[in-house]
Formats: sequence, structure tokens, C-alpha cells
Amino acid sequence: METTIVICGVGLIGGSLALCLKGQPGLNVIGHSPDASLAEKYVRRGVVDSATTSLREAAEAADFIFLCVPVGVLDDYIRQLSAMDLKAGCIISDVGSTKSSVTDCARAADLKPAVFIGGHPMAGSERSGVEAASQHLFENAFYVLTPEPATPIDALERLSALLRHTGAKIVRVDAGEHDEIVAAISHLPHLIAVALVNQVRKHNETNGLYASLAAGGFRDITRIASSEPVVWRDILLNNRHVLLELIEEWQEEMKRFAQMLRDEDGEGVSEAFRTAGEFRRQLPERRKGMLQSVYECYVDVPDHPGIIGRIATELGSRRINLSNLQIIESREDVPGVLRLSFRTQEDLDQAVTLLEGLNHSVRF
Ligand SMILES: NC(=O)C1=CN([C@@H]2O[C@H](COP(=O)(O)OP(=O)(O)OC[C@H]3O[C@@H](n4cnc5c(N)ncnc54)[C@H](O)[C@@H]3O)[C@@H](O)[C@H]2O)C=CC1
Ligand SMILES: O=C(O)C(=O)Cc1ccc(O)cc1
Repeated sequence: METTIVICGVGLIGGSLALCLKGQPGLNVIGHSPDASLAEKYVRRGVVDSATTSLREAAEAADFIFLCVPVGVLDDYIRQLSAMDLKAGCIISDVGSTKSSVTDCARAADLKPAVFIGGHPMAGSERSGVEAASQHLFENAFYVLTPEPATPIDALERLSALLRHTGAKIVRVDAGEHDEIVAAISHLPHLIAVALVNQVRKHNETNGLYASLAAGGFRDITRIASSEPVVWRDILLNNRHVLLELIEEWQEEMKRFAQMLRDEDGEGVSEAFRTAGEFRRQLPERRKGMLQSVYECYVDVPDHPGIIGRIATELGSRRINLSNLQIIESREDVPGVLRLSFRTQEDLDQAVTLLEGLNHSVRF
């Protein structure tokens, strides 16, 4: 018997999930969008087996329904599903970055004979849309499920078994605890990145040197400020109660820094760097976290023609997969520095050994 999987919202996350499941023996993956041109695009790009604009038609045939839409519309989907004739044992899950509100909504809605189990694959990127979907997005990442005491164990096991196709490590976390943790490690950092970029943007209005000199480090630490505005509007508003407390804590932290600067308290400043550095060194390195690890290095390239092509060819011939290559111009007429990005630490390590062996100067 074929297992029918419906994915509502085939964007970055829904599309990546679809790619993990499509083509697996016995699985039929159906995409849903209320927008006919998007439904058609999901099929055209080969991400799903078929697609429909009718939520009822898809949902009533489904064994699994994944809601992969912005957090702000999850409750509406749950309410619509509760009025449909779902299959007995159908599992409804979501991928939203917050878990309390959708879990509360599903508990209050009568979804029987279906079962709701909240989910959050804790990997992603600042990109969005089906174009950015990747079969490898969740590999080695954590995939949080938030079952409740009343969740039938066999449903949890069936969902966990299906999600093994993602290559993620499945962990169970209480929905409220999840929201507190992700607020600190993901939501607040996104908010700070946006504030930081907007601060520089305003300075840049009167002096264009701000943007010119903001290459490299500033670009890297603010990558997440380029995330999808509607998705992030919904996440931040939905988790606002936790975030408002964290923003207060953050402001206190900033005040402490300001005071140390006023007092010219060098010992205090270096102690802050020491404790932060020590904690950061203890963070797991190789597992994908919420904020994606970036496996990158910088290579100084002398100004002679063909060097960039040669580096890419050397890497390719040793099957070291580059995920991105960017030329960072230090002066208008000189190539200067190449930024090489890889998907794994192993690829990065191999590339560094190779390039250093070829007498290139490599930095991180
Ligand atoms: N972006 C990321 O890195 C991660 C996002 N998430 C969560 O995944 C969910 C989807 O986010 P992404 O895939 O990043 O966004 P996306 O923008 O790539 O995809 C969103 C999908 O939802 C559809 N959609 C948007 N508004 C809709 C509406 N009002 N009604 C019906 N469909 C609508 C879009 O057409 C698109 O297919 C969100 O709940 C987000 O919190 C979870 C983990 C990582
Ligand atoms: O771009 C990054 O590194 C992210 O932070 C990805 C991300 C975004 C939202 C999530 O709920 C989980 C992961």
C-alpha cells in the first residue's frame, strides 16, 4: 500500500522535506498551494510527484500532512483540517520555528481521527522558496518533535520512522522549552542582525564608505539579516513574550558593556571575551545547528589570469565539493581574496591541505 504524504507550502523547508521523501519506495508526495502557478512550479521542478490547489482533496487522501507555511497561518490550516474527513491515523505535523501556539491550537481543535505532532527541523538558511530546497538540508541537523502526554506512541514512532529519510537526528522537546531555547539561539540573533544592518544602512546614507568597507566579517555575521521577511515577521511576533524578556536581558548586557567602556575597564572587556570564547569553544562543532555552520576559508590570490579557474579545477579533480566561490575585491583592479565555501568540515579540511600544499596562503 502506498503512503501518501501531503506537503502544504513547498518552499525552502517544505521543498527540502519533499526531496528527502520523493522517490523513496512506497511514498507518494503531493504538494499543496492555494496558488495554481506555484502548485504547477512544484511539479515542474520535480520536487513533488503531483500538486493541487485543493487542500481538501489532498488532505483527505493523506497518511501524513506536513504544514510548511509561515507560522502565522498554521492555526488557520489546523482549523481547516479539523473540518475535513481525514483518514484514521493520519499524522499532521508542521515545521514551524515556534511550537507552543500551534500545539495549543491543535489540542483545542478536534482533529480526530487524525493526530497532531509538532515538529521543527533545526536547519535552514536565509534563502527561501522552492528554488532553495535541498535534499541535504537536514542531514546531521536536529529535528525537534514536540509530542504531548496524550500523543499515541505508535503515531510518534511512525512519524520518527518517516523522518529518518531526512538524515536528521530526531529529538523530543517540550513545546514551551523549545520556544524559550530557540528564542535565545535563533530568534534574538536574527533580530540583532537586522538591527545591526539597519544601523550601518543609516550611517551609509551620509557616507557610502560604510558599505564599501563592510565586506568580509560584517557580511558574515549579518547573513541571517537577509532572511525571508514574512517568515521572520511571523516567528518574532509569535514568540514575542519570550523575546521581549530576552531583549531586556540584551539591553542590560549592552549597558554593562557601555559602563565598562565609560570606566575604561579593559579587564572587564577582556574578561567578557574570555568567558564568551570559552563557552563558544565548548559548542558542538560539526553538527549542523540552528545557525548554519559555515565551512569557509579565504585564499589570497595573486593577480594573474586563470588562477581562480585553476583553484576550482584542482579542488574538483580531487572530488572536493565547493558549495560556493566568491571573489572579494580588495581594490577595484585586483582580485585580492577568494572565499571558498564547502558543505562539510571534511571538504574544508581537505581543501586547506591541498591549497597550502600548492603554496597558497589560506585564512579563516
Ligand atoms: N527558513 C528556515 O531556515 C527555516 C524555516 N522554518 C519554518 O518553516 C516554515 C516555512 O519557512 P520557509 O520554507 O523558510 O519559507 P518559504 O518562504 O521558503 O516557504 C513558505 C511556503 O509557504 C507558502 N505560503 C506563504 N504564505 C502562505 C499563505 N498565507 N498561505 C498558504 N501558503 C503560504 C509559500 O508559497 C511557500 O511555499 C516556517 O514556518 C518557518 O518558521 C523551519 C526551519 C528553518
Ligand atoms: O540561516 C540560518 O543559519 C538559520 O538560522 C536557519 C534557521 C532558521 C529558522 C529556523 O527555525 C531554523 C533554522
